[in-house]
Amino acid sequence: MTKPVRIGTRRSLLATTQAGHVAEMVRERLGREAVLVEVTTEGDLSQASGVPLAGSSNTGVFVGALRDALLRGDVDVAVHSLKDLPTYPHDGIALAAVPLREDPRDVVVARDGLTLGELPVGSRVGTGSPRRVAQLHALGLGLEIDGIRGNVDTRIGKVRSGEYDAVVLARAGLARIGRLDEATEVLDPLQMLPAPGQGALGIECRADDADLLGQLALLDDGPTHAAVTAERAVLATLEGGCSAPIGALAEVVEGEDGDEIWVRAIALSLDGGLAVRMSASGGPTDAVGVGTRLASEMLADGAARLADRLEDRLEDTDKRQNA
Ligand SMILES: NCc1[nH]cc(CCC(=O)O)c1CC(=O)O
Repeated sequence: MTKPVRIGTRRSLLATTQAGHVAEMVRERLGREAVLVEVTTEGDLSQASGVPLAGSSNTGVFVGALRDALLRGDVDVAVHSLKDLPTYPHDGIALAAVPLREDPRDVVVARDGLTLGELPVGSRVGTGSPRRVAQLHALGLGLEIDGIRGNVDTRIGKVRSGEYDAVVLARAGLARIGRLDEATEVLDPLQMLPAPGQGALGIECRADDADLLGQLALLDDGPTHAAVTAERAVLATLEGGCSAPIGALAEVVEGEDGDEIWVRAIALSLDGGLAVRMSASGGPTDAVGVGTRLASEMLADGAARLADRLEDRLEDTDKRQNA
């Protein structure tokens, strides 16, 4: 008998559900037993204490403790929401598989079944994500956007209690915990491009665990892996040249001469007043190249100056207000 695969996960309902899904795939496709091992992360502790966590989606606060457990040998596999994984590689750790992803779009959960467009001017919308804040402002609906903390359940509860008129969440998160019926609108990517990797899982193992690496490859979905690779290449390149909020979405589609990868991306000022939006396509085997070229073009076309230009605008506003 081989030993069960120990799958490391954060403790939240969403995380354990996602890890449970991976355990199921390990049993079915690898024919091996799997057990979940809960690991407390810095991000969870901070969330519980209510201390604000700046830039939590990109700095990997939810990721570190899981990777430490992996490197210590406490677990064999770590399951992450791919959008929470930093773009740079981690020594000794390999991204072994990216399974078929859920619908990557964002959803609105609003009071009284409302859509964003139906919310009255001045409605209070909760989101802590700069990407969502900026794109919500860019819609020009006069919504008041306020930071919000806590897990998916807590956020929905704040709409129920009337503290917020609406919140914006990843559709995938709601779907995974069986709460999709709470969504009152699915946002079109034309209005709200998701975070790079949104809706996908990243399955990591130790880079020197060759047997497991080979087995986990059975859980990989090629088109999803190519799409998130392109999205993360966009993010990695834009991060190098600007600190603006970023959205990106890629898809592998059947073209006339075989598969093609399509990528669209946006970088915007936090106030949503300025945006650089572009798309690119190419071969799915060149996902990194397509994403990198797209982001370089965006930087050359003004994404690199978004932060400066935002400061100029704020200065102009001050002058107007003082006049
Ligand atoms: N930011 C936290 C986070 N990380 C992954 C998900 C949901 C699942 C996913 O996007 O893959 C969420 C919640 C949300 O953004 O609503």
